[in-house]
Parts: sequence; structure tokens; C-alpha cells
Amino acid sequence: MKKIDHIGIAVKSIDKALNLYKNLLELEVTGEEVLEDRGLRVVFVQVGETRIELLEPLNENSEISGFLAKRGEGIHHIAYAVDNVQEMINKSKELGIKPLSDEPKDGAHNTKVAFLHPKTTNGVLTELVEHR
Ligand SMILES: CC[C@@H](C(=O)O)C(=O)SCCNC(=O)CCNC(=O)[C@H](O)C(C)(C)COP(=O)(O)OP(=O)(O)OC[C@H]1O[C@@H](n2cnc3c(N)ncnc32)[C@H](O)[C@@H]1OP(=O)(O)O
Ligand SMILES: [Co+2]
Repeated sequence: MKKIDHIGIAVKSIDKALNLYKNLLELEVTGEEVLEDRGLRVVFVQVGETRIELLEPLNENSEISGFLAKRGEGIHHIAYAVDNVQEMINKSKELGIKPLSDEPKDGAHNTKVAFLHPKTTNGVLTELVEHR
């Protein structure tokens, strides 16, 4: 475990959200990606050693649409950089923490990721990220 890789924030419009991160805070916008399979547009904002991951739904079936409908915009998940996601999935099961998949999936920017169910992580959706 090295650091907080990113904090995911669910927003309705990334372009509107950048008014804060770009225009006011003058942070560097480091990357934009469209993940069709997740129904997401993603933009990263660099903050020192970590990043804010802005998540915008492409459609009503996106991975964050339920969250936005139920809770509105806000912090969606915290992601930790790990050396080996598969090992962390296995270890989490041993510890009674529920991974949302048995194997890593593709994340943004050439990463392997896994999520831990918020009901088993003190109400915080937790992501594990391995950079390839
Ligand atoms: C960009 C790619 C990638 C990266 O590289 O970084 C990403 O970050 S993708 C980010 C979006 N993708 C995901 O979040 C995938 C994993 N998430 C899920 O599979 C689901 O969202 C979920 C966590 C399993 C919840 O889905 P579901 O069970 O269908 O929703 P419910 O509304 O029924 O929620 C059940 C329960 O959990 C609470 N909940 C839901 N989301 C969150 C959250 N983000 N943080 C905290 N708690 C959450 C929800 O409130 C429900 O609780 P109760 O209301 O008490 O029943
Ligand atoms: Co993320």
C-alpha cells in the first residue's frame, strides 16, 4: 500500500465541476477517458501526489447513475494504490471484507482495479488500484 491513488467524485457534469478544480483551484487536469462499458466519462485532476477522479454518467445505466439518483453529487469512493490487486482480493475475503468481483477489472488509464462493498468497509466504497 503506497498512497491514496484517487478520490472518486460523482458529478452530473464534469465541465461544470471543472469551474472549481480548474478555474478556482488552478489544478492540473491530467487525463480524460470515456469508459463505454462502465457508462462513464472520467477526468483526473492532479492534487500533489494524489488525484481527484471526476465521474460523469454517459447514460442512465452507468455505474454511478444509481448513486446520483439516490444520494446526489458527492464523494463516491476512495482508491488505494496497491502492488497486486488479486492478492488484495484474496486477502480481503480471508478478513471478511467483501470484494465486488473475484478478479480485477480494467480501470481508467491502464490500471487493474477491484472494489470492496461499502457495507463491509464502514460505509465507504473502497477501490484497489494496480498500475500496470
Ligand atoms: C473509472 C473507472 C474506475 C477507476 O479506474 O477508478 C472507477 O472508479 S469506476 C467507479 C464506478 N464504479 C463502481 O462503483 C463499481 C463498483 N460499484 C458497484 O458495484 C455498486 O455501485 C455497489 C457499490 C455494489 C452498489 O450498488 P447497488 O447495490 O446496486 O446499489 P444500492 O443503491 O442498492 O446500494 C446498496 C447499499 O450500498 C450503499 N452504497 C451504494 N453506493 C455507495 C457508495 N458509493 N458509497 C457508500 N455507500 C454506497 C447504498 O446506499 C446502499 O445502502 P443502504 O441505502 O443502506 O441500503
Ligand atoms: Co476510481
